[in-house]
Amino acid sequence: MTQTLALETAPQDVGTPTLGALPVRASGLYLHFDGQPAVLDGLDWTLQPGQVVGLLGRNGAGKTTLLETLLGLREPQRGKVQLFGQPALSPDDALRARLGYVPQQSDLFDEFTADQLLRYFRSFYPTWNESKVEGLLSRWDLPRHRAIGKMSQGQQQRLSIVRALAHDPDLLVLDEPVASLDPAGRRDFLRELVEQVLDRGTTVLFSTHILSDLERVAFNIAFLSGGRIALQAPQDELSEQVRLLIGDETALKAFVDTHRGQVLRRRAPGDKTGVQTALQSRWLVRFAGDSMPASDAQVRCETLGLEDLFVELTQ
Ligand SMILES: Nc1ncnc2c1ncn2[C@@H]1O[C@H](COP(=O)(O)OP(=O)(O)OP(=O)(O)O)[C@@H](O)[C@H]1O
Repeated sequence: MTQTLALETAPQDVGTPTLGALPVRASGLYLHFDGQPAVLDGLDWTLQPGQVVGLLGRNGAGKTTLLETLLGLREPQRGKVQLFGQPALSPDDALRARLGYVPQQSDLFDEFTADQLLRYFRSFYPTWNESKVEGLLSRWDLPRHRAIGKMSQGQQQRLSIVRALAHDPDLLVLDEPVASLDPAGRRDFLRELVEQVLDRGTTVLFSTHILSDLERVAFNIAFLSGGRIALQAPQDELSEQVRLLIGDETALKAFVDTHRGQVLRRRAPGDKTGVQTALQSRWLVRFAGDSMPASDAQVRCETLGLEDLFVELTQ
């Protein structure tokens, strides 16, 4: 059996939810591990009800640390998190009942079968949705009577998702939920997420490295870089509004001032971008106006796909 997380201490009594409060409100989060630089460095973030947010960041950027901190499973050195208006670090039973979590490392009991595991959790949650569980188990073709420790990684990951969805949570947090899933499994998972949001208005936050999955659905995308959320926007807005400007520093400054852009990231000549070294300054800029600026004699203005945007923003 692997680690047992706080969310497994399941609720006995579900009270009235805090109406109108934001699902997640984090302010001033600062966290470092012993002797290491900060992983979260003054991070502020809110999630609106019904938002589906894909969290992107490089390996080691702090996605897992952030998700655990948001859920109250890890205490930051500074700052605080509120979930539905309550402190994440001291959730009551009613709040726990509103949260669903799929951790990166499987936290299922290896010696249980799927049926035994789900029966165990069902006894804790008054909002357990048996017909949803039945539907998912059969659609996702999960073996009910095999010990979890003998299931494949992908089957365990699917079961972990079923468990997190089973009590119809209002906030669903998933840490790389599709890492072990095959393409069909990833498509099933995305469909399930969309249905969950359409049916119930669930707020969903999940980290992933698979950009093509995000590109298929018009999710909000958030980039974690330098210990903060460097940028968050719906995907179509990102491609409409964000441009890479290349030129010399003075020309870039004049261009940004004229078109009233917001500089997201500046790179000087000589900085590495991916495998290349920038010869001129490269600025990543967001323009909010109706008409997007175009290249001129001094400044090259490029649109970016999600992958290029990821590299420019997070490297
Ligand atoms: N328990 C710990 N003790 C010490 N350092 C840690 C611990 N957990 C994480 N770290 C460090 O904190 C940083 C952020 O790790 P984290 O797992 O949050 O990143 P991540 O963005 O989820 O990475 P990945 O995409 O590789 O899963 C890394 O440098 C990692 O080595």
